[in-house]
Amino acid sequence: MLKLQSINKIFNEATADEKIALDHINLELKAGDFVTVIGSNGAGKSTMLNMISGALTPDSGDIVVDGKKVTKLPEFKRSELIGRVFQDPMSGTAPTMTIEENLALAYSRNKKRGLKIGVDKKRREYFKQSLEILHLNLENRLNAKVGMLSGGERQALSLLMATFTKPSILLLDEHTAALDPSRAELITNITKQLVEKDQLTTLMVTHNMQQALDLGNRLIMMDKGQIILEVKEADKQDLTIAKLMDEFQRIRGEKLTSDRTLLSV
Ligand SMILES: Nc1ncnc2c1ncn2[C@@H]1O[C@H](COP(=O)(O)OP(=O)(O)OP(=O)(O)O)[C@@H](O)[C@H]1O
Repeated sequence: MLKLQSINKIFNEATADEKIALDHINLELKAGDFVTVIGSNGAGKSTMLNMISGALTPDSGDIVVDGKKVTKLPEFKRSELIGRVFQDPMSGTAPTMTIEENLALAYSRNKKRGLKIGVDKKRREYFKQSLEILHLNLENRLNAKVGMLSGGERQALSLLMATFTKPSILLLDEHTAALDPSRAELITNITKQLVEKDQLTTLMVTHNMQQALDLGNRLIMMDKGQIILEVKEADKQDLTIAKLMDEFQRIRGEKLTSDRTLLSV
């Protein structure tokens, strides 16, 4: 479903600011895998997601989605295959458009050109049913401008829009980090539900270790551009935060120093 083959990325190569962001990253997700990604600040997590979405191109290595090499495919062409939700609840939706218009846009994302984007009765019913899953009463506010919604509501809508067309890969980039704890929990639950409903192949970056343990069937830990730990499905259930911290110390010979990671425990 997704393969990263020896992905390298160096920023500002051969300058004083040179930074190895990704150092020979290999990762494979099978259909339906939900992998949570943790790691200290600057470990390369966002860079890895940017490679998969096509926002960045690797210096070397290949990215394969559904058996197709997409390494050189521009971001807009990959959007048919990839859904993404960012940390900022304002970034996934268009504030001056209504809920229905936003959903119509998301719905038409992987449709061939020439098909009409307008909303007929059947499609409106589909939008309403999809919104009901969120339990936020948005199904009765189809004509509300998205700019009027709360951060949590907008993030729920972003999530729904990103999963609407059942993407081959769903990328979640700290998508609950900017929300207060109760809203973050709501979005976490909606994430679980939407991913399970369509068995979406998902990669989720989080600084919250508990969330990384609670969600998904596999976990990876990154540090300094490398994947330093991979926890398989069979071992994930027995994993604890203490074990993860010990593993980091064992592998790196030092304590995990990321304040944000520790604060999120
Ligand atoms: N466009 C860029 N130009 C130069 N350096 C960059 C750029 N993007 C990222 N980096 C550097 O690459 C490294 C990896 O960054 P990345 O954002 O992927 O880390 P991260 O694991 O997502 O960190 P965080 O958890 O703090 O968001 C960092 O040292 C960062 O400063």
